[in-house]
Amino acid sequence: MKPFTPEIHWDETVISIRDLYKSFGQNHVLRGVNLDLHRGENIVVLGRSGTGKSVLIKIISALLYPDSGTVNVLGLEVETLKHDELRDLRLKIGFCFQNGALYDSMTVGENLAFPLRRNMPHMSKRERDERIATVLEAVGLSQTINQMPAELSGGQRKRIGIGRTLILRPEIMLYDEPTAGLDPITCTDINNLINEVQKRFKTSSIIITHDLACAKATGDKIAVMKEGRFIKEGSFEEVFSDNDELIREFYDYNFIQ
Ligand SMILES: Nc1ncnc2c1ncn2[C@@H]1O[C@H](COP(=O)(O)OP(=O)(O)OP(=O)(O)O)[C@@H](O)[C@H]1O
Repeated sequence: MKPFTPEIHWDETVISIRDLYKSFGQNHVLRGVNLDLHRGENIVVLGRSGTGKSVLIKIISALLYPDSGTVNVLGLEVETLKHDELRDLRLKIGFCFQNGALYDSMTVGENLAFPLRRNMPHMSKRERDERIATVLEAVGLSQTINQMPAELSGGQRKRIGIGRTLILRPEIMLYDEPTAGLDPITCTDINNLINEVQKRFKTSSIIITHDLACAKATGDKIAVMKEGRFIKEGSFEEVFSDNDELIREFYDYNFIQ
């Protein structure tokens, strides 16, 4: 259960998806997806491997285009945006990759400075250093600033990866399997961090996972994806309280208290 009640603005939608379809040849991946993410909300997209979760978040960030349907992000129809408009929108969307996507040849501090240098070239060194310090403190790893990624544990790399995404102060966070490959205690730390980020940076997030413990700890709403569409949505308790066989099957696939 989440340790705090987030401030969700139910009257404000930051992502709105309608009737989304996407196929690759004969592989019909998304088959009528509808979703609303409200400001301040964490939605967990839960589904087994290959159900189309990653394709969905790639479409949201315009890394892929849908065959039909609409995606509105922060009031903009993504498909209609010109190159510059898309670049500006992408700065407001933080994409947390599964592997943290750190540059191995740079220190932690340099990894965090990189997106600032590239996207905010006029920012002063002092301001950059302050941002890096704030983010490192937020992810609980201030002491690692001069370390190389190879010297960090898997959990620390995930934290720095989240920090690197946060450094541009995105309004929306997209987490792709944030707990994949971590032991249960480190998973709990990452879940807590996702909630901390939501609270402190007032982000709205989509968290894609097949980890039920992660879903339970971080999701204000859970949306279960199966065969390219959402088959069930609601709070964790609402989604998992009935005896729907598909859901039970999924529930039994994880171990959770
Ligand atoms: N660029 C692409 N070209 C062709 N097929 C693709 C492409 N991207 C994804 N797919 C296919 O779309 C389907 C869904 O993939 P996706 O990565 O979204 O699954 P997922 O639910 O995120 O799974 P996992 O939990 O394993 O990451 C798969 O069958 C995959 O092979």
